[in-house]
Amino acid sequence: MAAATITKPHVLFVPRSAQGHINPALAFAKRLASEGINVTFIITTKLSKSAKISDCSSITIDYISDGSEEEVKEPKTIEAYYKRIKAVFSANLAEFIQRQKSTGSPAKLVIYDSTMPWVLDVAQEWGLLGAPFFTQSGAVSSIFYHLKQGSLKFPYEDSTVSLPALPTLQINDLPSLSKFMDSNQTILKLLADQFLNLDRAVWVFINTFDMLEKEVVEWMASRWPIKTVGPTFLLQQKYDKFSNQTISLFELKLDSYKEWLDSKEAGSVIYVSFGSTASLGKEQMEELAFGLIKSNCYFFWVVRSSEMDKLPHNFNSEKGLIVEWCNQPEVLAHRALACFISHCGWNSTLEALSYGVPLIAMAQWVDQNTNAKFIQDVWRVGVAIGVGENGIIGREEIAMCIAQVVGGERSIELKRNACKFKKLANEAVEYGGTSANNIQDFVSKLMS
Ligand SMILES: O=c1ccn([C@@H]2O[C@H](COP(=O)(O)OP(=O)(O)O[C@H]3O[C@H](CO)[C@@H](O)[C@H](O)[C@H]3O)[C@@H](O)[C@H]2O)c(=O)[nH]1
Repeated sequence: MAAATITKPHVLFVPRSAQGHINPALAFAKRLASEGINVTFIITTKLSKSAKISDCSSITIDYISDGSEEEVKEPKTIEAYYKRIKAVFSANLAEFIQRQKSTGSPAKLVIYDSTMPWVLDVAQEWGLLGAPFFTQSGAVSSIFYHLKQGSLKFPYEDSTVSLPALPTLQINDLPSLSKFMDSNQTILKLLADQFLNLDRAVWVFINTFDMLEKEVVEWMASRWPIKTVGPTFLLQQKYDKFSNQTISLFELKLDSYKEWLDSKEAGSVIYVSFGSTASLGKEQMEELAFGLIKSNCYFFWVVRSSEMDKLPHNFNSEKGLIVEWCNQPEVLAHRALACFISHCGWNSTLEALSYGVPLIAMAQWVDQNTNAKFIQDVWRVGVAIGVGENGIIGREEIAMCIAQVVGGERSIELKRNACKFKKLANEAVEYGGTSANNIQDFVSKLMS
């Protein structure tokens, strides 16, 4: 008797075109591929022209246009811009799905970035299942739900806010949105609409782990088919050490930074990075530069090429190393690290926690304020030095915070807590851990 052919299920991944969204989605996609799932990872045609793609052999990368690569006149408003992207991408995705149906391996499920809920409509229209992937924390996700429901209003009205399964939050702890607000509140709608059609999603994936956000995850799980799968970058590392930047919008110049780090004593270097999009003002960059010098510590600072001209004129410090981009997980894992001055993007936050590195939070916008609140007051793994949208944080304050976190009175407690979360994050993705189990459960349902 001929052996039955087992058809591998096929999953399409549709991430948002930004480094902070691609990284966790790609790690998740590669993890599914390692379970025998056929994965196609879709990026936009525009992104495919600038991104450096490497080490993605376990999955298929494909391209769909969202119209942004064409030299057409840019839409006048931010609302018109998003509308155009949605219309062009939806039409092209529908075509892509149709084309795929005629192949021997049509997709069964689309996993899409939660900020693109219209992908679920396209998927369902063509008979596919859909599941959003949230790349922000559970706490932040739930805040956007309350904004969607109207149980929390923007502009925020009260000085403190009490929401289910969250600590009491001050206005400054809530996602900061005013910087982006147009008269139609486009960005607010985009973020709140993550909950637009969630009742039709077959699974809801979040890049977090249960022990980090237990209460809010339970609260969400009582409403939606939540599956925590994070930290996804750790999932990937179990298979693929430090190769998580395989679709990179930035050039990784290895320079001699590894050698530089290797030459430093354990726990002696401050790592500074503001992720892939945040941009400090010139004055703030200068204060940070002189704050670092004042701290008298070694520092390793990622300044993207677009930000370089904001450094003080002829800035040079024998204790500092400035690079344009690095392999951040690899740097955070280095024994030389003492702490991380971060904008608190969710990936950076998870990466720091997963390596037990205490944080100095300099949140810039949207979800970062809420992440900073949790870093300082809930997980107690760092100190927050500002959420201000306009205020400048001075060099004295920066140096003072560094002194507190590196060797100061609180440093032992912060390091102890950070190490606790390192253990919990790793346990979550190990065999039998909550994120690992959620993935196994999902994979076996998908295979059945
Ligand atoms: O030199 C560097 C600097 C950063 N990274 C990586 O780039 C990613 C940055 O992500 P994140 O820390 O989340 O920051 P953003 O790029 O700012 O991410 C956007 O997306 C996140 C997820 O939704 C949000 O939490 C942020 O607020 C939003 O700005 C991380 O994986 C880092 O490891 C590098 O590999 N090398």
